Amino acid sequence: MAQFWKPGTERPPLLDDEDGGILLYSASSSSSGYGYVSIEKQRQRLPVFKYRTAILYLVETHATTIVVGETGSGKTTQIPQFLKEAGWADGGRVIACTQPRRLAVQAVASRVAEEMGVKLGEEVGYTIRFEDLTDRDSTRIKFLTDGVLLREMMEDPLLTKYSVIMVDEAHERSISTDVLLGLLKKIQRRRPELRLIISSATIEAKSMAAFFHTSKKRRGLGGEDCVPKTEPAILSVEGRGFNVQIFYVEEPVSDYIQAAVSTVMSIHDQEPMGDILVFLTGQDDIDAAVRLLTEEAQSNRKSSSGLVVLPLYSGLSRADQDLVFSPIPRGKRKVVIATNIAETSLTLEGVSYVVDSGFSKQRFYNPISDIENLVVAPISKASARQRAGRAGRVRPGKCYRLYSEEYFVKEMSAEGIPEMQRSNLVSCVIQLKALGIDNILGFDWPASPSPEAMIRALEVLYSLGVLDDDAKLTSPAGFQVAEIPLDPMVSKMILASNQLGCSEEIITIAAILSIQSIWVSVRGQQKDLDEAKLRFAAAEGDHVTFLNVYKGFLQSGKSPKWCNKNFVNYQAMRKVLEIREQLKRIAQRIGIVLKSCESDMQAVRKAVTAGFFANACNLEAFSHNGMYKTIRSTQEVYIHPSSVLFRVNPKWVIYHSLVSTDRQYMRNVISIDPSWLIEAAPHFYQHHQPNSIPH
Ligand SMILES: Nc1ncnc2c1ncn2[C@@H]1O[C@H](COP(=O)(O)OP(=O)(O)OP(=O)(O)O)[C@@H](O)[C@H]1O
Repeated sequence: MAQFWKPGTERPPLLDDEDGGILLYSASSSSSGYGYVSIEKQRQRLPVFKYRTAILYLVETHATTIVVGETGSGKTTQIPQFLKEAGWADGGRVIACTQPRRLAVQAVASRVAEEMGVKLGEEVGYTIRFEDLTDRDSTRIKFLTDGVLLREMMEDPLLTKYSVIMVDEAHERSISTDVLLGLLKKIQRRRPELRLIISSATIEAKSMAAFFHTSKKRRGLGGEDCVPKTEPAILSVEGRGFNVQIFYVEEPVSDYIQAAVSTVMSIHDQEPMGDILVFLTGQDDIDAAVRLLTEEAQSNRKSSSGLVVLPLYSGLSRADQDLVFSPIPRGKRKVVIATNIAETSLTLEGVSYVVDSGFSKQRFYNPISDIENLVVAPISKASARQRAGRAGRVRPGKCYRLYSEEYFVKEMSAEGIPEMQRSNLVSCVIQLKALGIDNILGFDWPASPSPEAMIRALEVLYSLGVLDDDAKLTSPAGFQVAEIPLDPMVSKMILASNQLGCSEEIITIAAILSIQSIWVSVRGQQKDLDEAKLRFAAAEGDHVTFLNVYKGFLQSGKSPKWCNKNFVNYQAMRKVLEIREQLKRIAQRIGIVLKSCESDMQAVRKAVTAGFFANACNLEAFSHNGMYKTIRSTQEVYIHPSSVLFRVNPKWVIYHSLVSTDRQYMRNVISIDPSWLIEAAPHFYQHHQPNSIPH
């Protein structure tokens, strides 16, 4: 490893770790052999502790406080507790702290409950999509995703029960965070007593302060005495957790999965005990790395026998995700291979080493072609620092970056592009509409989306029958679609299944489509996987194939063995069952009758068309290489080799999503009859290509 790695000079240690890791930790019980002396002592040594009085003073006197601090300085876990201790949750009020990711919400809430010595779900609780662990009467500190807080606004537009709302990890600039910030700014004008804290490791504090600085007169609900200063305060928390030593590769690596696996093996061979967290991009990469490490373990028993390798991505069931927090046998080393869901706010106690591939999967949307791609793209410096920050949280750590220092310094961008500016805005627009924001184009955003993207979103929602001619939500369809916390195209498909009598099947399809893949991805075993897929393949396409897999899984008694034999990802299927149950409950709540169409797959295909007509494509006449053109923008697209329709090339298809590599590939494809398009969306198709679809 010594020749391969070059120590980096990104930053000197800020906080001395002379007593950390040695005095505080004794070799006793926890997952990696460290046990803590006292939680209270740990709290007091966090950098943010010294700023307690300053934070409380600023929150008292300013409507908005922006807290900037290094990762691990204690912002997320401590500030809500300071506020509670200072009385901000008295009189039945609640302190909210939002996170962009579900996993972080759960993890941070459990930690804070533990620190306060209370049962999770009582004084400290959390809410994420489909799961509410709070108590209406007793919860005083509530962690939730920013998306859930937006949904709460539908019932209580001024969020009256909250005294302070802390928007954490604002630097991530997820769409929901940006929408939330815009709406909170509006709410502040009506509720001067509401306090906001915007917290982040790397946020551009000044531009955020400028966004919240408003000279407009507030129309308060409370008395004049509670009017705080409108100019936001900025507080910089100096200091961070333990030192993290950074290493870079000397030469760029050509295969980051292989490089990550070799780095893990080298750490395991040469470094003292401590768990390893590896950042890759998605389920495929992660499954491949898990498999490679398992193979290594088999071929080289001595060096890798002490490894416990665990994947971590959003498509895993809750129980499988929880494994990364569970203790492992003494003397073993945990290796967690994760997407960027582990990038912020998460403390995996035993982790001392981070391996950063330098990539993540990101959405990119082109409003001109109206095409959104999920692509593997380089991360920003802000993300790289967050990743490194996952080591050094409870003891000093090391971070191995699979890119050169020169690349980090000279080429890596400082911050990522806000998701708002690189995404399809359909979900965001419907949410604003549901909140009664009529003038979407004039909405005050922290980072403005392109007007083209907005107009495209309005157009799609109009064609889905969700908005009327005045761009207001239609009744009941628009309100029902807004009620389902999924992409409006999926929600529309579910609504249509009610009339078509196939809601059971469509809910299964929606659950499967909401995870990345139900197949096990295997390097070098592609042929076996293809053969396994053929056992379930349906001539209609991937959606119907999914139904066959789901049926087989149920008939096997949900057997892991059956999954293994058929190259089906058992963990993914467990997640499908979980999501399916949740979707069933929501569907019933909005009046959908659960009904199976048995073998009538035409009903299923029509329901898919009702939601996804905008993704229809036509095979080019005389095309020898399977080239399709999208109807709405005549883009060249091809069926992805993973689809059961690859090389079958039906004349008309609808895809679920596009991936971009050397070409634009359609993933999850179903064949349709073009006349259904006109039935499903007459306005849309008349507008787009009046002559290309046979009537
Ligand atoms: N589950 C946990 N187990 C052990 N220690 C924890 C746990 N959660 C937090 N901590 C300790 O509290 C510290 C501060 O965590 P916190 O999440 O509040 O930091 P932060 O400033 O919000 O950083 P980030 O933005 O990186 O999450 C961690 O570095 C760690 O020392």
